[in-house]
Amino acid sequence: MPFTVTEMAVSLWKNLLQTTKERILQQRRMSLYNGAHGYDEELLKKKLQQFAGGSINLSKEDNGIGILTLNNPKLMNAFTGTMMVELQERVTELENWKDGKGLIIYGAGNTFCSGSDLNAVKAISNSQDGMNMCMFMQNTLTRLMRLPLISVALVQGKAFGGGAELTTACDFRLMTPGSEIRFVHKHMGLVPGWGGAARLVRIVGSGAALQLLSGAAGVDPERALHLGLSEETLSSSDETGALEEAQAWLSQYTEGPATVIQAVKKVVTAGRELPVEAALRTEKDVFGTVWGGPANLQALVRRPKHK
Ligand SMILES: CCCC(=O)SCCNC(=O)CCNC(=O)[C@H](O)C(C)(C)COP(=O)(O)OP(=O)(O)OC[C@H]1O[C@@H](n2cnc3c(N)ncnc32)[C@H](O)[C@@H]1OP(=O)(O)O
Repeated sequence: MPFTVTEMAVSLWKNLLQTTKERILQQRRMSLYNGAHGYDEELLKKKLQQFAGGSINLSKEDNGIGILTLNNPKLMNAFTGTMMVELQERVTELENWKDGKGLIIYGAGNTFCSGSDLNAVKAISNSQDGMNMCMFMQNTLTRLMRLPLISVALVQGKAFGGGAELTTACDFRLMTPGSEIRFVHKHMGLVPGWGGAARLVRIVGSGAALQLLSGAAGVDPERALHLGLSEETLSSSDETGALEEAQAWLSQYTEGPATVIQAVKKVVTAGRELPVEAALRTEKDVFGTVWGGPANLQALVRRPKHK
């Protein structure tokens, strides 16, 4: 039986959607580093597995908000080797979450994260391991930043070193009273290596980034708000209350169908990262995934007035 015009249009639209989705997914997964950069991921992962402890837990809620917990409270949620590997696994899981809209990252025991586990850092202090760890974390945090989910770092307690860098891989930061973000790298004889400097410059500008990295001073919620590093200071400092507040804050932006919220994040990511022509082309591709899609057709039937 011949196809009707509507069936052909639907089939064309589905094909276009599939191809565009695959291309966008492929772009997102593209690693910054590979063998040509002297990067050997499998070798590094084996090494990281030797530094065990803690975990990275992900709970995917029915409202489309994922909660990622940094769980190593004995060491102020410092990243052990196995936690670095687990973070990469959770990011892969989130890349494949079709119903996802938002993500909150927070630390167990009412503190965010104190950076790399200094015990592991000491054991892999040779330059090859250090460079591999740096490339591994940059790959993972770049993919985290590019997730089609609106992400929030809920900063309670301390976000130090790599923990401060992790907050910059999220779209937004919310801080609880008394919390602190601090790029302590200078005092460790280091600079950020998880992509934190590049992202910080884009968030607060080069002057403020230079001050935060060279001064290595703590940033409290008031200063963070002033710098544009934090979006809001929450009123609760207890874990449950802060998490509820962060969820309520985020849900203002995740209301609506996942396809549309994910499309919004994708066009913003393109605008943030790409030269304008490439960003415009991506915007066109993403537009094609929602134009004539279910949410668009339903809205056309409803003809809502935006008063
Ligand atoms: C490219 C990435 C670069 C990096 O991330 S390098 C790491 C940068 N981070 C740091 O230097 C943080 C060092 N830690 C601190 O300054 C303090 O522990 C911190 C976070 C201010 C918390 O202070 P307090 O609240 O007084 O707690 P505390 O010092 O008694 O810590 C409790 C236990 O946790 C441990 N801990 C904290 N941060 C750690 C880390 N990054 N690696 C390994 N262990 C860490 C700390 O040693 C202590 O353990 P213990 O009770 O002495 O056995």
